[in-house]
Amino acid sequence: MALRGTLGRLLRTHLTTTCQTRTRSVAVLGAPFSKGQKRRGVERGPKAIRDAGLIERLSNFDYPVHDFGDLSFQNLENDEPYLQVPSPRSVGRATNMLSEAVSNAVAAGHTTVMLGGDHSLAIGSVEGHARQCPDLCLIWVDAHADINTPLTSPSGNLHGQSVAFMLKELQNKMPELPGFSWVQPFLSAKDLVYIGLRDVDPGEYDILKDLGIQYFTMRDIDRLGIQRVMEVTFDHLLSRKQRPIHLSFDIDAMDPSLAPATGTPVNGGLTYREGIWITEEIHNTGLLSVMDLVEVNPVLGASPEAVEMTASLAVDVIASSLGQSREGGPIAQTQTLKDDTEQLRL
Ligand SMILES: NC(=[NH2+])NCCC[C@H](N)C(=O)O
Ligand SMILES: [Mn+2]
Ligand SMILES: [Mn+2]
Repeated sequence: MALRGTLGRLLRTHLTTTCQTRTRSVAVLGAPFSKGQKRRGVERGPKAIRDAGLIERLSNFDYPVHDFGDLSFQNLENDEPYLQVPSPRSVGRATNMLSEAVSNAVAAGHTTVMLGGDHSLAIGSVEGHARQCPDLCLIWVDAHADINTPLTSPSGNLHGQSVAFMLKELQNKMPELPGFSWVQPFLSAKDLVYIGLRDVDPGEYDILKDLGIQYFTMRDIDRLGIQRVMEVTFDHLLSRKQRPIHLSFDIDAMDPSLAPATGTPVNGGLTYREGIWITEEIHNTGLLSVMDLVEVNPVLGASPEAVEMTASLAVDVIASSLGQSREGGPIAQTQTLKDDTEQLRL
């Protein structure tokens, strides 16, 4: 039902102002956290991405960049596994903190960039975003679907389960995990699109099919081409109405030859140009509101060059999401030069 009266008007004004998505300023938020999986080192991702020149790169853009530094996550003693899931209380606490921080950054009007850390953090960043912008849609770029429940997960790792915490349709398949009482499912399966999948567990495959989730595997990208994949993605998510986009970008979506320093690499990933095409097209919608860049693990690079390559790819992906263009011209003005109809490119 349409909202009427003063409350409805107030709410609509609130949503269109805080969730207006054209970039006016950028907030960068580091989340040095690794307990959603078992390999240490991914908590150093934010530093590696900053060391690769993120803030300098963004300072070329013509809007202000606020670096809010890194959140600090305390160590929890006695965080026993629950249903084979390691560190549930630590992940629950960290994602809750991150949710607050992202929610505040979005409310302050910033286009927000979250630097991980492992992908369990997306539970917090997407939830915090959705608190301000309940009609957001989610584009998940990843080799993995991260939609296991604690009962289907082969590893127990929460970074492979993030999406299951978000989806309303999975509510009755989710056992109550210690540390997660703060989060209620908030996203519908139709508001999510995956790009880049190539390592999907059997239980995940069943969920994707049962819920009719729109997804593009690497095989689909080979068949359709990345340009068509993005057209169908926006058609699926935005054809009814314009709404804020949350981009959750796992660096392992990229081919391991380009992004070797990550915990769960899978061969046959996105090329550099496919990765950049995805982010340019998302920028061109004018609707990007929050993005995550996760799973850069500087400890896992075979050499300093491998780490540097992975981190500077992360910088390129972020810069391109925020308007860095291959076409020349003033950076970050592309979207103001386009009229609304052209922006959606449907
Ligand atoms: N965010 C990631 N890198 N996730 C990898 C998940 C791997 C596997 N599907 C699991 O559940 O454990
Ligand atoms: Mn992944
Ligand atoms: Mn992931």
